[in-house]
Amino acid sequence: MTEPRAWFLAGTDTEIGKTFVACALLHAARRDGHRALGMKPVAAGAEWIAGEWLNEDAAQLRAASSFDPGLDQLNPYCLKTPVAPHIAAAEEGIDIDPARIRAAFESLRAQADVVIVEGIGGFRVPLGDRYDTADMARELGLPVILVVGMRLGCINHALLTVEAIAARGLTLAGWIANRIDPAMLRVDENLEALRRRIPAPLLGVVPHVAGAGPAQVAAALRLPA
Ligand SMILES: Nc1ncnc2c1ncn2[C@@H]1O[C@H](COP(=O)(O)OP(=O)(O)OP(=O)(O)O)[C@@H](O)[C@H]1O
Ligand SMILES: C[C@H](N)[C@H](N)CCCCCC(=O)O
Ligand SMILES: [Mg+2]
Repeated sequence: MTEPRAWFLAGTDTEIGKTFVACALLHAARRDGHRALGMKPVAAGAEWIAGEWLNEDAAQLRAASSFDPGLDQLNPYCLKTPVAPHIAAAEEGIDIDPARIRAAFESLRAQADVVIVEGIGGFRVPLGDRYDTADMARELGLPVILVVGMRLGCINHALLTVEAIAARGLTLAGWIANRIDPAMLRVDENLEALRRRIPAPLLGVVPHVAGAGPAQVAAALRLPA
């Protein structure tokens, strides 16, 4: 088995398509013959379904993966309330432990050729008093793929995030433009503005596909070299 490859998927905000794009990347990796697993280390918002607390992102990542590694590894922290995770964790009396996330990630990496780790919200989300999602990417030692939700305002969010990724000493392996807003004006001009300013390859532009799933857009994407 070749050396497993893994990336941390960050986004310019919450609700901009990280899960959608993560699932499309998993389908693309499987298309290319790789055993691919998704991971959602920390999730906020869960429902009690068939005897387990299940977060929607974790469910989608599980469905897009080559096999089910078990939620304890795929989603070590499944917080119940759909709010900022440090608030949800405090309400549940939970301390999010980087070591537990690291152990779960290493277990997944040992079982797959490709692991896509989805953050939560944007790039810089607190997970406790002295630990945030950027720290999590560093602890896992992963290069970052940035998902840019293409809507008015995304240039600022994307360039600030690119700066923050560099400031944390992380490698930006590539970025993906996700057409979250089908009504966005001057999309090509916005893509060109980002392409000129983001020092990493554009790995694909994901169209807005009302009513279709991430598997249908896998062809638009490639994993970083
Ligand atoms: N390219 C697209 N075409 C159509 N629908 C999309 C696309 N990208 C995302 N969506 C939809 O937009 C919504 C938000 O996407 P998604 O859940 O992937 O965002 P997220 O960034 O992972 O959110 P969170 O921060 O809560 O994890 C979902 O309903 C998803 O199916
Ligand atoms: C609740 C939902 N699952 C979101 N992914 C959580 C987003 C947290 C954002 C925190 C913030 O930046 O204000
Ligand atoms: Mg998500």
